Amino acid sequence: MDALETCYMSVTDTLSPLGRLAFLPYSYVQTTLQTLRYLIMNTLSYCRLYFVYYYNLFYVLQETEHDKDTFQITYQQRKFNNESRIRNKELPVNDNVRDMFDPPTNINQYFMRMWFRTGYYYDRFVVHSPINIFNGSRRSYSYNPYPSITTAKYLNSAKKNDGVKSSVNEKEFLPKPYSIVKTLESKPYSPTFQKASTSGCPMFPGLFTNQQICEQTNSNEKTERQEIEEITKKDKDEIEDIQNDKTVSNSSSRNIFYKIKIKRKATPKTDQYKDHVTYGRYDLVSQAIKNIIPQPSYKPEGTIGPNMIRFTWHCCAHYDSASGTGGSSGGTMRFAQEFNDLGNTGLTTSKSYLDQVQQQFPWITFADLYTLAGVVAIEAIGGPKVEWKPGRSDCPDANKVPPMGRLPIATEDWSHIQEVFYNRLGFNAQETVALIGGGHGIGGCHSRYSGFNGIWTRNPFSWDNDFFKVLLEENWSLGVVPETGIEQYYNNDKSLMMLNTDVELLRYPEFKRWVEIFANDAKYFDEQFAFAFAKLLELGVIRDSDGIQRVKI
Ligand code: HEM
Repeated sequence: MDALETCYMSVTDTLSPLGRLAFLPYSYVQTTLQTLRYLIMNTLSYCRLYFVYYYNLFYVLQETEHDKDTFQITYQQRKFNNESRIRNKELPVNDNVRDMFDPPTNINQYFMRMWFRTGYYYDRFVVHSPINIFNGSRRSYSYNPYPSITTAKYLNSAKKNDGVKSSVNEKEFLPKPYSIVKTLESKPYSPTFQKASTSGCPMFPGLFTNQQICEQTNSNEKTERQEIEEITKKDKDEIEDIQNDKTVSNSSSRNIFYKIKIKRKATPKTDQYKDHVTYGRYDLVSQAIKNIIPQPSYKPEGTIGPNMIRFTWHCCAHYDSASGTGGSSGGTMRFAQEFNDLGNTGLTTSKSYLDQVQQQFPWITFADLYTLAGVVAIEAIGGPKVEWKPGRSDCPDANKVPPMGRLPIATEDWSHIQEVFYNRLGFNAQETVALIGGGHGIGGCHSRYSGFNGIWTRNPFSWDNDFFKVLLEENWSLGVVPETGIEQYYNNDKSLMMLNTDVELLRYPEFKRWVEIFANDAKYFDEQFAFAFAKLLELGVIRDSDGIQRVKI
C-alpha cells in the first residue's frame, strides 16, 4: 500500500498541469454558462427593479392618502429585508474562492478565472478522491461558494440562542484548502501537491506535510488531543467520583482504568487555591491589569497597553493547527526559552508587570492571565469588548514550549501572511486583515526591539480604524531606519511608517478588499476584530465539559 501511495503521488505530481489542461474545456463551458446566466439574471433584476419602483410609487400615493403609519412600518420592514439580503450576499465565507467563481467582468479575467477553475475541478475530482481512499482522511472538500448565511456574527448569535439549533455548519467558516489560491500566477494550494519535506510523515517521507494526517496514518498510538477528547466522553460523574477518591464500582480493574487515566491529567492549578480570598474573581484580576497599564517610566509612550496587546498576540501566535501544538494554552511565555526568543524582544515589559499580578492572584493560571491581559488592554484603549473564557491550564515545565520561529516575519510578502494566518492559525482573509490592522492601529515599532521604528497612525493610543485609512490614503515609499539601517515604508513627510507585511495587505486583492471595507465601516471592523481576537485566544485550547482544560502530565 505504501509503495502504491508513493507511486500515485509521484504520478499526480507530474501530471497535475496536464490534468488541469484536460479540464479546460469543461471550465470554459462552465464559465460561459455562468456568464450568460449572470447577464440574464442582471437583465431580469433590472426589469424587476423598475417594476418594484413604479409599484412602490403607486403604493406610496395610495397609502399616504389613507394610513400613513402602516405605510411607514411596511416600508421600514421592506427596507430591512432588502438590506439583510444584500448583506448576506456581500459577506462570503470563502472570499477568494468566490472571486474565482464570480462572473468575469472583463476578457482578461475570463481566461484567468477559467484557468484557475481548472485547478479547482482537477483537485476536487481527480486528485483527492483516490487519495482520500488511501489515507482514510475524513476531510470533505466540497463546499458551497455561495452559502445562504455567511456572517460569523450570525453564527455566534445562532449558537448563543439556546434551544434554537443552528442550521449553519461551523466548518463553513473555516478556510478550506481551496480558498488558498496562492497567486493569480501560481497554482492553487493543495496539500497533496507538496513536495518532500523533512517535517513530513516519517513513514512516507514527503508524502504528507500535514502532521495530523500523518499521525492518523502511521500509528495506532493516539494523539494527545484524541486522548483528551476520549476521556471527556467518559461518564463525567464517575470521573468526578474518582477525583474525590470515592469508590466508584465494585470492579477493581475498572477503578484502576479510571485512576490511571486521571493521573495522566494535571489537576487544575486553580484547585490548589480554592480557599484564596479572591478565588475566581476575574473582575479583580481585570482591574489589577488595568491598573498596571499606565506606566510613566515606560518611555516614550507612558503606557504598556500596546505592548500588552502584542504580548497576548505572541502568546497565541505560535499555534500550529496541523500538530495541535502552541497557542495560549500552557502559559509557555513564562519560560525563558520563549520570552528570550528574538521575535519576543521587548515583551518582557508586559510579562514582568503581569507576573506581579499573578503573585497577587496565585490561583489564576498564566495561560488565562496572559490572554486576559490583551482583552483588558484592548478595552482600556477604547477598543471593542472581546469574549474571553477562563479555564486554560499551565504546562508543568518548559518541555511544552513550542518550537520558536513561528511568528510572522515583517519583511515577508502576502503569501507568507497566508501561510501563517490561513494555513497554520486557521483564519480567513477577513479575520487576518482585521487582526493585523487592529493590532497595528495602536502603538508602534521601536528600534531598540525590532529594529523598525515609528508609529502607524496619528493617534496610536486610541482605538479606531485609522490604520486602514492611512494605509489607503498615504503614499508609501521604502526608506531606512537611521538607527538600525533596516528598511521600512514611510509616508511622504516620514511621520508614519508601515512594515512590509502591512503594505502587502494592499498587494493581494482579497486583503485589499477587506482593507477598504474596514476603512469605510469602523463599527463592522470592531465586530470583526473582536471575533477574530476571541478566536485567537481559543486556538489550541481543548476544554473538558466543565470548561476547564486539563493538560497531560
Ligand atoms: C503579519 C503579521 C505581523 C507582523 C509581521 C508583526 C510585526 C510587528 C513588529 C515588527 C512590531 C514592532 C515591535 C516593536 O519594535 O516594538 C509590531 C508591533 C505591534 N504589533 Fe504586530 N505584527 C503582526 C501582526 C500583529 C497582530 C495580529 C497583532 C494583534 C492583534 C499585532 C499587534 C501589535 C502591537 C499592538 C504592536 C505595538 C507594540 C508596541 O507599541 O509596543 N501585530 N508588530
